[in-house]
Amino acid sequence: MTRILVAGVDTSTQSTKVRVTDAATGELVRFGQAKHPDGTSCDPNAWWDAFREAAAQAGGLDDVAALAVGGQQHGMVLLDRQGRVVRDALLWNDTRSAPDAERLVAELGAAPKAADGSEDDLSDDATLRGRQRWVKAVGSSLVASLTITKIAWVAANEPDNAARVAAVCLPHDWLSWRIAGHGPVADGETADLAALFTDRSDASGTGYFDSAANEYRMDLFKLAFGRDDVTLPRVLGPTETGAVADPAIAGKDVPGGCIIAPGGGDNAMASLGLSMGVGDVSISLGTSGVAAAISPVPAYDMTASVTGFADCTGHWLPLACTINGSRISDAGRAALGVDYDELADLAAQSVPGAEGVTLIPYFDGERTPNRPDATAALYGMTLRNTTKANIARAFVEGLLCSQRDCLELVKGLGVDVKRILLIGGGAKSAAVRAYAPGVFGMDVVLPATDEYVAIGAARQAAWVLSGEAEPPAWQLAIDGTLTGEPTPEVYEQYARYRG
Ligand SMILES: Nc1ncnc2c1ncn2[C@@H]1O[C@H](COP(=O)(O)OP(=O)(O)O)[C@@H](O)[C@H]1O
Ligand SMILES: O=C(CO)[C@@H](O)[C@H](O)COP(=O)(O)O
Repeated sequence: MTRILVAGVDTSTQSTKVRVTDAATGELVRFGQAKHPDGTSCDPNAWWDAFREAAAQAGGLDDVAALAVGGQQHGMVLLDRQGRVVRDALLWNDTRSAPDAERLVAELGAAPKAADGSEDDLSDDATLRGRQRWVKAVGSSLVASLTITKIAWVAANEPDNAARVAAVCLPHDWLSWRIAGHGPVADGETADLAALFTDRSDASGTGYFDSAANEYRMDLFKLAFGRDDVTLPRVLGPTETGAVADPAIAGKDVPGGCIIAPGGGDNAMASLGLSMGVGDVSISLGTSGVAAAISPVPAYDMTASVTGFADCTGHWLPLACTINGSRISDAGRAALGVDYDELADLAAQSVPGAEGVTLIPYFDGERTPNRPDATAALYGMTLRNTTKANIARAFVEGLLCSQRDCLELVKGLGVDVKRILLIGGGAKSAAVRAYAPGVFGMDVVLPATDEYVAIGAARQAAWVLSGEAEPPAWQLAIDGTLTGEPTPEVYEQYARYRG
């Protein structure tokens, strides 16, 4: 029997990955990866070039029957009527719109609580009340990461660009649209913006989509952008087909061509790739650090710290996310002039708590906690304890403790954590593996090193292709379970300095 191939595409912050996969088993068949430019804003055309390069490295997509794109969430892609990008996309880790987030929070908080009792669960404090009203409206309070704050920033700071905007979409929507053969057209012509599509998981990270009602909140979009006469992508259900790929890009050798599935936000795609269920929490150490759990019901965190995103199966994916993820280790390596293994060797020469040296790792500002203007700091250094070993250990512990913060926030929603699954590029680090169970205070399951966003995208593609009610049952390969004595003193020391 000829095997059917599907492809999972992950257009993440640092690179695009293409995983050609056996639709029946999920087995890796071919793989390609190409880097993106560094920075917190990016010309989307760089993602297109990276996709083409990664697909070529993966041996091309001519024999692929379905594909889906998972992507970094929240990135604001603005298109004009000709389908040209209006300005560089502002990415999820760009914090320039922090004041716009606060302004939008204040706008919803200004009105007192409703007199009819329907808002008795809201705070008397206007700022917290504003955050809570956003949570009730779209599942999440606003921080600079969310798309709605970025369109507000453009409206306030770049009126000429804002006036040209005919459509707003996200990285995965835009790449899917390009793969379907759409793109910029000549002056005088109009691009097919109505062909843009997205899914619930990525739409739920915009700040203008209500994933419980499955509808855009155009009133909130207008509040931020000043107008609502723009095209937003159609929001597809988990198994709807978005388009058929341009045969020049994928599916040339497949009867009927290559189907493009809805795709989704990278965290939702990873949860599908890991076949997560209720009780599982993924901790992903990519550019971002993310603790995410599956919820069968919408999650509304009235403390406004956990974002209540949707997943890509029809459920929800409450998650807490840091702007500073695995790059904390990269910064440590650069400062100490060592590679990954040497960083781990140095850290192993230290002890839990690094003899008092603590890194609060908010290098690029932070969103969990919401400190967009923060920078990183090393605390507790004395002439005695300032050694390379302690600094290496403090970098690894700072990364893990920031993720423990996320884990605690997710637990605070009532999630009963039965299993932690550690993924992302940072999960390859021997030091992270060594100290994660101690800092998290429980065993950590280590799925086999692989690209789980791309696997989730491939699984969704196989699901749509199959026409079945459930996604294909692919076996999750596990490398092992990390164990270690809990080291609560490490997190306590971190929490003291974090404040
Ligand atoms: N061999 C390795 N050991 C430890 N960390 C690694 C290794 N390779 C990559 N990383 C980490 O993985 C990160 C990228 O992770 P990835 O999940 O690919 O990010 P993203 O999805 O955001 O593009 C890098 O910033 C780096 O810290
Ligand atoms: O902003 C979020 C989630 O809310 C991030 O998780 C982005 O989706 C980027 O993901 P990576 O590139 O780090 O995987």
